[in-house]
Amino acid sequence: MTAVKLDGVATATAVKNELRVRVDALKARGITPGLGTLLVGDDPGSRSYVAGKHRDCAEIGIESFRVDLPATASADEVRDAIVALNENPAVTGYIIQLPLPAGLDENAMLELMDPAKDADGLHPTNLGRLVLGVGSTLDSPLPCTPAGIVEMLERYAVPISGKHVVVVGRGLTVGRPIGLLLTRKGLDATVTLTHSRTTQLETHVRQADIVVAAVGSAGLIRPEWIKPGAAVLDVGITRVVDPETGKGRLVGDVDPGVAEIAGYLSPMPGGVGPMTRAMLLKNVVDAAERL
Ligand SMILES: Nc1nc2c(c(=O)[nH]1)N[C@@H](CN(C=O)c1ccc(C(=O)N[C@@H](CCC(=O)O)C(=O)O)cc1)CN2
Repeated sequence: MTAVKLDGVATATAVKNELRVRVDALKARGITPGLGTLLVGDDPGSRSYVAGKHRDCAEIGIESFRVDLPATASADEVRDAIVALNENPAVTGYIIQLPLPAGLDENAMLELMDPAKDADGLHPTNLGRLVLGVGSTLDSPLPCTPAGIVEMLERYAVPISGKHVVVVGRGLTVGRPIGLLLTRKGLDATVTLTHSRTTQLETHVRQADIVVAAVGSAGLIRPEWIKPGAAVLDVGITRVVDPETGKGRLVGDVDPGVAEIAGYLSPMPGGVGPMTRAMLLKNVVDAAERL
């Protein structure tokens, strides 16, 4: 691999070490940050991400509270769980693990959250602040994956200002918010947002100084599409089953050959995923510091 590896595990560890100090200072003031998670259904990926979030909290001294509902939960039952999290004083911030099972309206559920307790930055008020450019990690939370991407690029001193970022994927947690973040004053990137109906995707990606691939289409981003020296961040996750062994494994959106062309590569696994988890902890600590 010629590209410099953007190591999400090591960077997340550094972030967590810094947060542990802030958690201790909060506790000395009598404030214990507490993260709540609401998981509906039994999607194995979501279960594993939620379990990881509780492990991360324990690692740095944040309390955590788990609410699990069956996939058959009605909209009223989910609504009641959200109201209870809003009202629980020990829960200083919480998340609704996405996606919700089909039939539940994600946007309606996100809107029921107390925006001051939204640890994911996905409540319409907090997304609105991101649009207005007034939201920051100090006054309102940022969505965790975009924040993690920026944090990692900055810590590796990858230039962002004036650079052309091509985002592939328009989902709520990554593709839509990341352009708003990267085009802010101070970061000053130029962002092209592409998606599954974009024609000539390759032509866009070829122009990118930074590529953020967040589609969930295994190996979509080909080595020959990459401008030599570009930074490539693989956010997509697809589970594939090896036909010979029958074993499942996770693959990203970026073909492994990209490592020979790119200047920087954030791999999947081990790149943006661990940073997403670290930024959730940061949002929880930021919110507790605002209490
Ligand atoms: N409410 C939210 N829901 C979802 C979010 C989110 O930010 N908020 N993002 C994703 C899932 N997610 C966190 O919730 C998440 C995904 C992947 C990883 C991760 O560490 N991935 C590993 C690889 C996967 C594995 O080993 O199992 C990696 O990249 O190294 C963390 C968090 C959608 N839902």
